[in-house]
Amino acid sequence: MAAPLKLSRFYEWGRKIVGVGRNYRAHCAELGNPVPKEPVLFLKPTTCYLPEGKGPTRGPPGCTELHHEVELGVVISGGGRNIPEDRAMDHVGGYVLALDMTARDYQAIAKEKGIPWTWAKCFDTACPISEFVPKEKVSDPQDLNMWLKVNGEVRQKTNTDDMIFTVPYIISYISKMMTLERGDLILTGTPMGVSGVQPNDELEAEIEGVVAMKFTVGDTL
Ligand SMILES: CC(=O)CC(=O)C(=O)O
Ligand SMILES: [Mg+2]
Repeated sequence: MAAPLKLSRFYEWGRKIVGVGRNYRAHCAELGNPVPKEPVLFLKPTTCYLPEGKGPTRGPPGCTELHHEVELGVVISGGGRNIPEDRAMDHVGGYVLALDMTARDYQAIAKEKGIPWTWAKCFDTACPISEFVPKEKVSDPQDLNMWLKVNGEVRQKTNTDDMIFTVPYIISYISKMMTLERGDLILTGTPMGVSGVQPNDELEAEIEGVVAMKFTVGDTL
C-alpha cells in the first residue's frame, strides 16, 4: 500500500498556490496603490515550488528586474467551500516562509496591457519555500516578525499585523469562489521593501523564532 501523503511535503502533491497581492498597508503606500477593499488574488502553478536546498531561484527568459517578495505561506490541511471566517483556522495545517518571486518588468507590461500576470509570477522556481512549520508552533499568525536580507542587508522587515486582510478572512474569501483542498498553499502578500536581485545574490529570510531559510539567485531560465 502506498505511504500516506505527508502534509509537510504538500509541495509534492500538485495542489494549487493562491497568491494574495497588495495585502500590507506599507507596501500599498510604497507602490502608490490604493488600499484594496477586497483581496487581490492570483494563481501560481506548482511547478514554481523550490524547496530550500534544491538550487537557485531564476527569473523568466529575458527578465531584467527580478524582485523578492517575502511572504507568510499558509498550508491548508482540510479543504472546503464557503468556509466561515470563524472556522477558517480549523482548515490550516501549518505554515511556510515563502518568496513570491516576481518579474517586475513583465508585470509592468502586463499591467499596462491589462493582461494577466502569468509571465511575471508563474515561471519555474518562482516560489522558494522553507521547511513546513506545523500550526501548533505559531500561536498567532497576525503577530509574527518577518524579514528578508539580500547579501546581508535588510530589505524587507514587518510584523504580520500590518496585513490588511487576516489569514482567516483570506481563507473564507477564497473559498467563496474556489474549493480549497488539502495541500493548497496561500501566499498572504508581501510587506514593503520589494527590490531587485541579481545572479549570485544571497537571499536570507526569517520568521523570528519560527523558521529561517536561504536561497541564491541564478541566471534567467
Ligand atoms: C504587485 C504584486 O506583485 C502583488 C503581490 O504579489 C504582493 O504580494 O503584494
Ligand atoms: Mg506577492
